[in-house]
Amino acid sequence: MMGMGELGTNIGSVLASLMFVWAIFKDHFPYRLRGHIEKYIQKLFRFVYPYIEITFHELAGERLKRSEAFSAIQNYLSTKATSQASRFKADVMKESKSLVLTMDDHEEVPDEFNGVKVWWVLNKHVNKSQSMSYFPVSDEKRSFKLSFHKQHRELITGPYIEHVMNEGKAVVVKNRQRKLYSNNPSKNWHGWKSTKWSHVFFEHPATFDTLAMESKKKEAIMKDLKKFTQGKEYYKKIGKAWKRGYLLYGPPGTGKSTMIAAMANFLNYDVYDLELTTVKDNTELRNLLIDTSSKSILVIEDIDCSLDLTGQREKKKEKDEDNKEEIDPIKKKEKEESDNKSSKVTLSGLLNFIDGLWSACGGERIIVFTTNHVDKLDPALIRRGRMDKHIEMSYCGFEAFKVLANNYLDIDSHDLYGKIESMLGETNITPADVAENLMPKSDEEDVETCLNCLIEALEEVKKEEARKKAEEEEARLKAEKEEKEKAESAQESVKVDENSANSVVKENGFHKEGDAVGVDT
Ligand SMILES: Nc1ncnc2c1ncn2[C@@H]1O[C@H](COP(=O)(O)OP(=O)(O)OP(=O)(O)O)[C@@H](O)[C@H]1O
Ligand SMILES: [Mg+2]
Repeated sequence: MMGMGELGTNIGSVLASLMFVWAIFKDHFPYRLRGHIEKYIQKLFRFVYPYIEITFHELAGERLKRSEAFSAIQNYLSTKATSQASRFKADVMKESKSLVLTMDDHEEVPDEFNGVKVWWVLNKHVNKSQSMSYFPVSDEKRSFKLSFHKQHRELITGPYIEHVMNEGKAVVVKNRQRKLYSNNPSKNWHGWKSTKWSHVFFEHPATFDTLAMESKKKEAIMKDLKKFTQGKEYYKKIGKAWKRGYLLYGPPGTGKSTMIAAMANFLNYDVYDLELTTVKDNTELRNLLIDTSSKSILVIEDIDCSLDLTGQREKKKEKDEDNKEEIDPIKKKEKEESDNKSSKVTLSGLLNFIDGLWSACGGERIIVFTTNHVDKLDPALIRRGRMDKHIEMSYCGFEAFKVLANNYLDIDSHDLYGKIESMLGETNITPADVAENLMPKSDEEDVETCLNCLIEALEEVKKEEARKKAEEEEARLKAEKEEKEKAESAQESVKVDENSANSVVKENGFHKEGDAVGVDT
């Protein structure tokens, strides 16, 4: 089939000849007639060339910023160009992991939408003249030209362009290098090129496949996340902000941080790691949260250690101490200084932003809180709606062990599995400890050595647990004994008191009797 380029060339050469002839003879025509003739030439042009062309320039706006539409089209066409074009430009993305091919300059790429054919060409225009300008101006001006038959104007300018933009943006999300952001202290927020968040590329290798956890629980979490990402319309329908909160709780080393990395990799989201202790007040917190993008996970680790988040109880205790310190002026000053340095972020501030602010700035955000002590948190903070899903990260069970053994030793089964299973049932060992024992420490260590190493560690943990239990039992018995002794000695003293009281009564009685005797006598 004839390409748009060929067709254009043929029609173009006919029209060019026509224009050439007209340019030679136009001066011989009276001025009034010239206007009429030009109008008819235009009509003829439109008749002979029934195509519409739309140009999308790369640099647009007053400051010549790169146009979003241009980038979206470029990304959209990168998926088409691979199968349609014959000349490409190559670019390496994601640290040499994937090659992205884009169409070369002046290459034509056809596309089809609802059975309608369109053609894209990337044009490049080099500007010869140099100018001095405050804003950097590129000498090279690139633009995409979209051509299609005029009878499809509605379809192409409406749904097709929208489709190109959406697909283009999706390609960006897929190809982008994800980032791990951490908040900067606010004293660095001002000045040239300052940012509230600094980032590094997010390269954590954890995935749900490598996460040691019961498979049922793991699947439920993955389904939950998937449902969330597909829920744009649903959240709109029920009138809720498109966000979801997760609370991960469990002892240290049970994989809370690993789970967050697996979530980010699963969803292809950026991660914002919010260190609350460096946030001075609620205003700063709001500014930080506004500055996050959608398709991201906001992480607040160890929430129980993050200052005043647990609510009013801590404050009350502090106040009692304050009263004592007010008497000592040196202590008072020290306290004021440390108060200024420390964060004044409050529980209510955080909750307000999560509930309100994000509802306003729209979508697709996940917030994950982690804690080692779920019982320390204020129930208001972790109620459903704020922390929608509570996930307990527990000690290593046999199923979790099998995942780790597969990760670290590439095995599915072994003779020692039976023993390990029964030992795991009796002890509390974290996945982090299991992982450390399963990891070969030298080339000489084979599977059996590593499994035996784990068994030894389990025996050690078991002994330690037994020792602790015995200690606790001993302490309990001691406390009981002390309690009993106390009670006995209390009883004893009551008895002594009673006896001495009796003897006083007796003595008094005797005197009375004596008195009586005396009276009698
Ligand atoms: N469930 C798990 N699956 C796979 N690896 C795990 C798991 N739990 C722990 N690990 C391993 O142990 C290391 C420590 O785990 P991680 O940092 O995720 O624990 P954590 O629960 O966040 O601990 P903390 O409460 O101290 O922050 C990880 O680097 C990982 O290699
Ligand atoms: Mg952690």
